[in-house]
Amino acid sequence: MDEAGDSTFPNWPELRRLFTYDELVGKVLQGRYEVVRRLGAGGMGVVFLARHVHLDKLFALKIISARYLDEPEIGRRFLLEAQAASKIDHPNVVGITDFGPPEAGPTFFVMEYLEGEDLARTLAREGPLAWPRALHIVTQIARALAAAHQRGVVHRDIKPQNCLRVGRDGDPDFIKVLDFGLAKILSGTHKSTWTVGGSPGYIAPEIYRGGRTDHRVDIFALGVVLHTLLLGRLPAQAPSDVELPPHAPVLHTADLPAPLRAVIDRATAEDPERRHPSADALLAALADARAALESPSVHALEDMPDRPRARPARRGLLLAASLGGALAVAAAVVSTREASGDAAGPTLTATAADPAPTPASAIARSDDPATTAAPATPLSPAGAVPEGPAPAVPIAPASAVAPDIPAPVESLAPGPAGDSAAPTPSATRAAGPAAGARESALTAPGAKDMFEQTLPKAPVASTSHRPPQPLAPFDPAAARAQLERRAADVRACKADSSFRTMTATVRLAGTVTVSPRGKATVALPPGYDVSPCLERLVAGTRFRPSLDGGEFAFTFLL
Ligand SMILES: Nc1ncnc2c1ncn2[C@@H]1O[C@H](COP(=O)(O)OP(=O)(O)OP(=O)(O)O)[C@@H](O)[C@H]1O
Repeated sequence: MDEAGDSTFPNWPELRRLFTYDELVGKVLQGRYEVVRRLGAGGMGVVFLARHVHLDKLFALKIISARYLDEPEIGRRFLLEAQAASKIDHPNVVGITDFGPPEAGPTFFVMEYLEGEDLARTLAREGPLAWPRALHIVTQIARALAAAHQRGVVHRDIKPQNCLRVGRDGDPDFIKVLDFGLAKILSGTHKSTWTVGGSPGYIAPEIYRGGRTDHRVDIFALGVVLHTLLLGRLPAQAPSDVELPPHAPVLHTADLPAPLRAVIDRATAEDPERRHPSADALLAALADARAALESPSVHALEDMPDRPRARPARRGLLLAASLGGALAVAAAVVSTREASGDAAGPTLTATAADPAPTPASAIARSDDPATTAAPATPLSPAGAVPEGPAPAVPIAPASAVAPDIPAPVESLAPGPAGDSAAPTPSATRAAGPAAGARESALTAPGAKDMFEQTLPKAPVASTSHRPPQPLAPFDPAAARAQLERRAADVRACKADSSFRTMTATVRLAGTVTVSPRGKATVALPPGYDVSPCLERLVAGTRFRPSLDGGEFAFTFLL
């Protein structure tokens, strides 16, 4: 049987009209690949799910885009792509198993079929990832690149869309790098002048300049991917430029721990000579960053040369969420202490923009001072806040503050932290119609001082017997105050989490739901290993029974 005959394949003129190749569904290509359905389309081709009729196994089949049918050179490159990728035998690289030569119809190649979600979709769904997860993912991509570069293959289009998360051996974040669509087999000189392709934001500057390029374009792109995974946006994008999921934290470059910033800054250096020289070197840097972040002596690394200096105030890692339309972001952050060493209380700092300078890099960072109109206005003396761990301020025992008794109605008066700060642009984005619903903040240092001013005065305990009180409606202010009193437990959760190495105050916003019987649960942004501890903390807090139960937004300050 002629595998390319009309019985199994539409004729060429017909194909030219079929830009999308939808007619292929149900057809059998080359006598063995039954096209099941279309999976999607990219710049170079259309991807179909196909069943190998002899093996009864599913594959992904990528057919060159119909717009290139008249361009044999592109077809040749397309095959080159398949051949190059098939040489990379690595668990983190999608396997290429077969291809269809152009003389037998439109060029296509066959890949292992992967069920999963690409990183762009994960980011759109979940928002920025916690650093252990981001490092785990980027490390796998770097391994894939190391294997490819060893075989002279440069990907040239590393971006979240080309990295698929597939579950493997219990790891939901096992990565397969797809689409070596712009890869080119390097010549013996390992230099290329092929300058087409790439995705905006991930393209190394030397590609734009049309100069010679090599494997370091992939190092650059992977540095951008790391930034994107950690902050939810490209380095050149401002927080307000991107639509993050409602619960997503809003972070700035300067919020990243120094070891991570160092990796990103080096990988994305404008001059390829200043980048990590190889994927293996990048892997080593990623391992070092992980070790530094996991080490209790991480703070010693804060003097690394590429750490921003001369910050007007220590910025907290701002993790915020908009939940149920309630105000999600209080733009105040708690500075750790003042230069004088006076650790008496927290300092509020307006955070309209990130004030921290970032080391020279190829990328104009949107939250850098160089590209940001107005620096933050410190409410504390500029430059007065040194870097360093937050001083421990003992929190008074609960009995010394207020017992777990619902507050009087007037305690709904605004609290000090959430209300005194000006919202950031991202806060404005995140704030919903119910923005007036107060988001409360649980401070670490100085929490007692801060909250005692507005905590409801507890009714004086009486030993005399009183008739049972009828159930009152749910009082969110009282419930919030109860959680605010558990600051020490919240800090203990931080100490057990990957946030323990961060000296900045981490704000994690969630929604607490309390049942009429006083049992509570909390919904937190996904992906943070501190969440189970906070969930236990909330579940273990006894709230006063009420008529109806209710919910309130709550920000844990870690
Ligand atoms: N091996 C595969 N298994 C399952 N789905 C795949 C596979 N390869 C590609 N896909 C899916 O097919 C769609 C098109 O992929 P393709 O790589 O052609 O496009 P792209 O990466 O979005 O764009 P471009 O090629 O322009 O970078 C995507 O949704 C992708 O996830």
